[in-house]
Amino acid sequence: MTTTVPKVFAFHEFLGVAEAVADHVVYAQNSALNRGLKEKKSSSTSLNSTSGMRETSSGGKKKKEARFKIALSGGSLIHVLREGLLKREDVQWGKWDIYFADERLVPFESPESNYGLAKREILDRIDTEKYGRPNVFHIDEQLIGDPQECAENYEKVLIKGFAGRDSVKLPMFDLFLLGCAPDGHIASLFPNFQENLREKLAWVVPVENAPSGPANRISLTIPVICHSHRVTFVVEGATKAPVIKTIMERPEKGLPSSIVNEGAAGRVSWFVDDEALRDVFVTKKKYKFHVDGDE
Ligand SMILES: O=C(O)[C@H](O)[C@@H](O)[C@H](O)[C@H](O)COP(=O)(O)O
Repeated sequence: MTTTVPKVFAFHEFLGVAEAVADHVVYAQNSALNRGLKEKKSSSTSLNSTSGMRETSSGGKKKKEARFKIALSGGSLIHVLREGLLKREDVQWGKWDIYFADERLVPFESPESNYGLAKREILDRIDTEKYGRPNVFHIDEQLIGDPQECAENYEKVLIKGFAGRDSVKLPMFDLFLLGCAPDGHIASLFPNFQENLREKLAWVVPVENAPSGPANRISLTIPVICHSHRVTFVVEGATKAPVIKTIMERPEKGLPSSIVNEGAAGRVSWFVDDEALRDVFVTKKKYKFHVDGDE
């Protein structure tokens, strides 16, 4: 039996999953902003297109500003983030560029919309006077009737945000947050949707006939996810125990979550509660702020 144990299983004697995830996110935010500052010092002329830098102008001079680029999935993750992040004082919301790992092609006001959920649960509740307002990059709601066009359009949004595709093979998110469904799908990349799972060139793919939830979706692709500085899974509850066992013990089954767990090895963290880990034998480590070997 092969066992793939990721770098970190996050546990803490005192912190709940929401608090531990929030610590991790803030750690990722701070490292990204520090990295951005260092890059700013070392390169005053050329824009490093994969980094979290944005150009702003003041008094005719262009200034580069460090940004934290994060991708959010939908589902329970959003509630975990709401619980963990909104009460913190050290989230620099005004420096965040928020993208979506995937989107269900429904109106934003639908309870099924990932952006809609994030907006209602988190974005509308940020004290923007105090913390600033994040940049939020969602799909074009006008295009929900056409998955292909919607995917192409969202790819253009990413290209713009990551400073052009010519110079950048892949965007590099500072943090890519994923949930994992009982069937092993992540973002909107489903098991057996081989074409999407094998996609090498596109950053965003259309998804039609999804086996659960809204049928039409778009999703960022495996190469984009795996290129991120950090990839973090948040998985809770007994319904996830079988899939966690499969991911950890049967990577050869090739679930989308396993592909990412392997593909981003060394940069992957898992925040999993006891119920979801019920069937897996792991040496539980106490919660750490960052993956081993990280800065
Ligand atoms: O739009 C989606 O379907 C989500 O992005 C999806 O990938 C989600 O993360 C998982 O289905 C887990 O969802 P739960 O955490 O709610 O089980």
